[in-house]
Order: sequence, then C-alpha cells, then structure tokens
Amino acid sequence: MTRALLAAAHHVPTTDAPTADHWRGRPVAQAPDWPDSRLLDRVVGELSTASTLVSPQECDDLTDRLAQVAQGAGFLLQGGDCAETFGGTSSLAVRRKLETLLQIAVVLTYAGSLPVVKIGRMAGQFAKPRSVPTETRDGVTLPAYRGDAVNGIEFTAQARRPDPRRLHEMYQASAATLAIIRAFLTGGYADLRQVHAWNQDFVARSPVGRRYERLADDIDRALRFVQACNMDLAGTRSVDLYTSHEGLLLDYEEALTRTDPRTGRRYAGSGHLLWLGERTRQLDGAHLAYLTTIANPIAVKLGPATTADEVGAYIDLLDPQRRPGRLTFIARMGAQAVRDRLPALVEAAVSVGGVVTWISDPMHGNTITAPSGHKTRRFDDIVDEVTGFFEVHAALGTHPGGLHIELTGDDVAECVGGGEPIAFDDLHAGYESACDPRLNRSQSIELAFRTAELLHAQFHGNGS
Ligand SMILES: O=C[C@H](O)[C@H](O)COP(=O)(O)O
Ligand SMILES: C=C(OP(=O)(O)O)C(=O)O
Ligand SMILES: [Mn+2]
Repeated sequence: MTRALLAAAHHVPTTDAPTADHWRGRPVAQAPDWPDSRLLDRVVGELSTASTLVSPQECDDLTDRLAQVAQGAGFLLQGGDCAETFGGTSSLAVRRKLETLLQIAVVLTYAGSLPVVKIGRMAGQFAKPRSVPTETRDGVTLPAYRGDAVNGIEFTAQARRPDPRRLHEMYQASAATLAIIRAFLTGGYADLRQVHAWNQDFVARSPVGRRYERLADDIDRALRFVQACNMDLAGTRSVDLYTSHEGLLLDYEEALTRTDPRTGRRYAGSGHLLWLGERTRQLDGAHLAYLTTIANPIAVKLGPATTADEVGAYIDLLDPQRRPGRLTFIARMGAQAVRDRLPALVEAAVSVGGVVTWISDPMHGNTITAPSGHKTRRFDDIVDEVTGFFEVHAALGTHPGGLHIELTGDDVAECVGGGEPIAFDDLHAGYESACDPRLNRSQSIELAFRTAELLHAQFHGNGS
C-alpha cells in the first residue's frame, strides 16, 4: 500500500478526536487468547471507572521535554526490566532500578552537558509479545508466558491459562510502583547531593563503581562551588522520571484512556509514553490505530527489516502535524545491521519533514542463545550497536538522541561480558529475568561511561 492510501485508510487524526471505534475491528497482533470473554468485559468495565495513573498535563510535559531532545538539545534515557513482574514491586527493587537510572543519567549529563530526560520501562511493562505462541518442555506444549498481565510464568497448564483478572493486578502493581517512584523522587532521594548514596555496595567496590565515585566527587565539588557562590541549586534537588511500556493490551489501554476536558483530546492514562513493538507495529494494525487516537508522546521500535516507506508512513499516521516530541523512533537493528540499515531510515524521516527523536535500543537486535539455552546478549555487541548508532548520526548530521535499555539494579548474570566479565557459565546461577536478559548494575554504569565518551566526542570533539 502506498503512503497516501495508508493515510486515507487511517483517517489521520483531526480535531474531531477519534475514539475507540478507530482501532476496534482492525487486526490485533499478539492478542492473548482470553478464555473467558465475559470476565474480560467485566474487568475492563471496572478499570474504565478507575482513576488514571498519569495525568494529561504530565504527558504534555514529557512531550515538551522530548521536543528538546528531538531538536538536539537533550538526551533520552529509557530503561527498566524487559518484563516487570507482580512480585517485583517492592520498594527496594524499585529503588534499585531508580538508582541505576539516576546513576546512568548523571554520567550522561556530565559528559554531554545536556539535560537527560528519564523514562522508566516501569509501572506498566507487564505484557510481552512472543515470537512463538507456545512453549514445549519434555514433550509437553503449553501457551507461552506473555507477561504477568496475561498469565503465570510457571510451566503448568493452570498458570499459563490467560486470566483477565490479571489486568486488575497489572493496574494495582503499576499504581504501587508509581507511588514508590513518586515518593523517592519527591522525598529528596533524587537530590543530586545523594549522588554517592546511589552507588550500591556491590557496585561501589567494582572498577566501574570507583570510576563513578570519582565523577560523583567532581559533582560534589561543583555543587559546593555553586552553593558558595550563592547561586540557585533548585534544579539539582528533584528529578522527573516518566513511565512507559509497550501498548500491547488494547483492552487495558482503552479502559484507562480518558478525554481531557482541557483540550478535548484523548490520553492514555496507564503511563506517560506508550510504544509499538517490533511485533505490533503493523501499519494497518489495531495497535498503531489506537496510538493515533491519543495525545501522549509515543514511540515505535524499528527492526532491521524496516523500510524507508514505513518510516514515512509512521510519521504521516502518528505525527501528521510534525510536532517535535510526539514521536520517537527506537532503532533496534543489531550491531551487525545498524550501520547499513539505519541511514536510509533517518534520511526517510528527514525527507518527509519529521522532527522525530532517534534513540538506540542496543538490546533486542543482539539476542543470542547461550550453550545452556538461556537467552543472552554480549556486552560488546551492545556497545558496538550504540557506537554504530552514533556513527550513523554523525555522518548524517542528525542527533543521536538517546538510549533504550533493559536493566536492573540487581547483581544478576544475564548478559555476558563487561568489565567484571560474566561468562556463559555464570548464567545458571545469576539469571532472574522473566523474559529478556538485562544489564546488571555494573554493566549499566559501564555502558553509561561508554556512551558518555561517544556523547562527549559528538558534542565537544575528541580532544577536549
Ligand atoms: O522483549 C521481549 C522479547 O524480545 C520478545 O518478547 C520475544 O521474545 P521471544 O523470542 O523469547 O518470544
Ligand atoms: C519486545 C521488546 O522489544 P521489540 O519489540 O523491539 O522486540 C521489548 O522491548 O521488550
Ligand atoms: Mn525485551
């Protein structure tokens, strides 16, 4: 289908705000096979009267911040679990993830002298698309685990049966996580003067932890200097962190979508930013159509098979007004493909007048299977993809606007390599992810330093 036809087919949103009718009836990729549709309707009905988790004003604030990034005056850090779990919403687990994000952000801010916009894959990332709908173990085949929002990870017929009541639990787990995030951010914990406190024991002792401590010392000194000069420290005292997840379960998303009386526009209330995944980005699909009906900032994952025409079509359909901050492209090409495949896509965006944010997801195109059967990723491949992403943007004169990573604050062994190398053999004991392999805290900070070097070279030249 040509772009013009696609745009016509989708009735590009106008001021007479489109509603749920716009996406219902279109093909829904990756939809769970809910066995009890009456129960689903009941749960969705209840959720549609629940309070939303985020406000339209916060979503608009995020759009404004992303507009700065799209225009080259900021950097976006988006990170968190591949799959959040209902059991992972303790205050400690959430705090560790927050600390990791804050540490990465500090390293990047310091290197790039650019504001870093922080978005968690948090408080809503409970549903997973899968490449195969079933899983077979020892001759037994069951539905694949699709995230705690849909079914249980335990390999039993009962756990794997999709249960709509889990949508309620998803809402509650998201609300609980968000409450913890808000408490930490407003309670002084994100104050830049806590920069040492975020460095956890097991990381503090590592080489990358010591490198971080030196940077934290520099920041302390700079803050003391600013304070001694009686200058305003207000901007260092609090931090904004926004939430995001793949907008996969449309019944859930629709139930939490509300029309904002200020503007008459619809906003998803489940998180600040929703994205389309590599498996849910069909141009004529329900997921994309749903995103055309909401005013939140949104993102689309782009794998190595993405065409330049598709990029143009995403911009026409999702950002017809070419509003900086509205649309982010998350390139997840793989280290092998990024240098070859990405340039044509960036050029396509420029050629249709898109002012989009480009960020790199160096995780999903670099998944391999370890000899033990675990899904893993090599740290060097991850760094190589980020490096390729920066090279492509340097060559085109466009802005390498951010990073999208799967991480945890914990001392897990899921990705191999890094400065304190994790070997294939370590995966047996240290693998905790419910889905994809995440960078542990040291690997995350190490990636931050490697990215900081690229940022510094891009903005301040290699020599300075
Ligand atoms: O992020 C998650 C995975 O990449 C996606 O769910 C596919 O994983 P799978 O190939 O194990 O199904
Ligand atoms: C499923 C994911 O990624 P992608 O859609 O890029 O494969 C993810 O981000 O966990
Ligand atoms: Mn993933």
